[in-house]
Amino acid sequence: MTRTLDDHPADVRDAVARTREVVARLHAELPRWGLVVWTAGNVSQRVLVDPEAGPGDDDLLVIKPSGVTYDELTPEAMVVCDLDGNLVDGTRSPSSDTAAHAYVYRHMPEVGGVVHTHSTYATAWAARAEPVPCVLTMMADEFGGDIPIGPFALIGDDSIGRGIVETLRDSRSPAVLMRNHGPFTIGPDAKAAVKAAVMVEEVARTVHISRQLGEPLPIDPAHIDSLYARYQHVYGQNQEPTR
Ligand SMILES: O=C(CO)[C@@H](O)[C@@H](O)COP(=O)(O)O
Repeated sequence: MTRTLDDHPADVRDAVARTREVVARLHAELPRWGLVVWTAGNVSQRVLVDPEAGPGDDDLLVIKPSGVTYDELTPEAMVVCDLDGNLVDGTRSPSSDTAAHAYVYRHMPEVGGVVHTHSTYATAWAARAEPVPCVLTMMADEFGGDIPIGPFALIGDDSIGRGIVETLRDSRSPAVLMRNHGPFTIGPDAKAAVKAAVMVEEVARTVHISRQLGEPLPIDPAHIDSLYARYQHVYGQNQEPTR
């Protein structure tokens, strides 16, 4: 029996309201960074129903309604689903990729945000099913290596989600290029997944351009490890400012 939002306690309802604000605001980042045309992209975030227990199969997700243009995506327009993809709250049908997002949340508890786009350069690499080689320090920073290719999968059931999980479960990359389809990205929250979507498009474009000039040079795997460790743990505000 699918529960409605009213069946959840006030703290969960409050968390859903906050997540609706976050996910609505992050959808605006997709056209802002040139990652989508029309409605061809979506963002979701997990809502913990028992924060003390941590992520679980009873969690919820907030995602956009299917086929609605980004200028109409207000917090109230966001749709709430359980991790089986059942509608919990909302007036419109959830994104057509909801099953994929939900599968990732069920099988990767560390994931709090999922993004899907058809951004041009990343999708061009997906069409050729070639991993983007780690030839930029920016790739080592964000992806920890090559950006992997996931299997061809039709939309509408768990196939895409299964392909994402099988590809990313043992990878440092927060992005997978699903063959003939396009990028899916993950993160501890939706903002991190949106960042990965921005970065995967940027490096896919740069490596493509480099390839037009010649063969890009590889980076020593030990250097990739060192760059990844620094960026993930020191970069930005993770360090004491020197005085
Ligand atoms: O690729 C597809 C459809 O084939 C979807 O990812 C894309 O159109 C976005 O769909 P939604 O508007 O989120 O249902």
